[in-house]
Amino acid sequence: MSREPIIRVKDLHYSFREGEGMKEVLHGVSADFYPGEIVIIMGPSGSGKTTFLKLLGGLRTVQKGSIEIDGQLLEKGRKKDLVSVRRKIGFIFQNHHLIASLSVCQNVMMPLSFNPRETAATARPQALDILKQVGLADHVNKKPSQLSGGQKQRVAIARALVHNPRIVLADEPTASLDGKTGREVVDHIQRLAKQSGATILLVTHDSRILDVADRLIELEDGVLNSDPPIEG
Ligand SMILES: Nc1ncnc2c1ncn2[C@@H]1O[C@H](COP(=O)(O)OP(=O)(O)OP(=O)(O)O)[C@@H](O)[C@H]1O
Repeated sequence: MSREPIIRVKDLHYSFREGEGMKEVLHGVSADFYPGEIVIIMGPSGSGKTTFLKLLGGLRTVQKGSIEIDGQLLEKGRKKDLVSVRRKIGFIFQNHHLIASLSVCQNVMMPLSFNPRETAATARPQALDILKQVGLADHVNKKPSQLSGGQKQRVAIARALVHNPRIVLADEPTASLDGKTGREVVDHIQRLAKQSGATILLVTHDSRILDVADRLIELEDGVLNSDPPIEG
């Protein structure tokens, strides 16, 4: 594993407006994440895990401290940089955000459509290939509403990984799934990410999937505690 971090976070603070004032939820988080590693971020509800992932993905603006992704600083007001950083990232969220009016295959083609070098003719075979890898070859023309929860989550994984992102940010990807389906979903994320060498940051409360992690970190009250021991 390369020792040059792909994500560097330094003294990151973040506050939400609350009534007349501000409530700080991240109190100076610093961490480095390396190419190819799977890191699980745990922590009590409300400790700031989702806020942290959204900041890393450029979905919230850095207020204080810094985030550097692949050598590029995420800064306020630099929209062009944000767009290029987001292209390096795949997002997997708990409620998958699939587009209901599009087919499974069209949903997975979406991230490729932002690349001017891709056309429908080049994107479709890539989408079909990754859908096959997550076991959905027979469902490519269906609408998301025709799929089970686990199948929808596998579509979300395929969509997050189809453009070979350097980084995958996954927020509770197994939360709405039963134990067996959750396990399968995580195994897919792990296998596809290891094939491509992507860095995975995965927020979860699900203790059954901790073994996929190369490293566990804990956010507690907006502060990061690194590397608690893996139990069991
Ligand atoms: N849009 C918002 N406006 C105001 N406060 C918010 C907003 N989003 C989150 N918060 C607050 O920030 C804190 C951190 O929230 P966050 O969702 O990051 O926590 P979390 O660790 O992901 O929680 P959970 O495990 O329950 O998903 C919480 O106190 C939450 O109420």
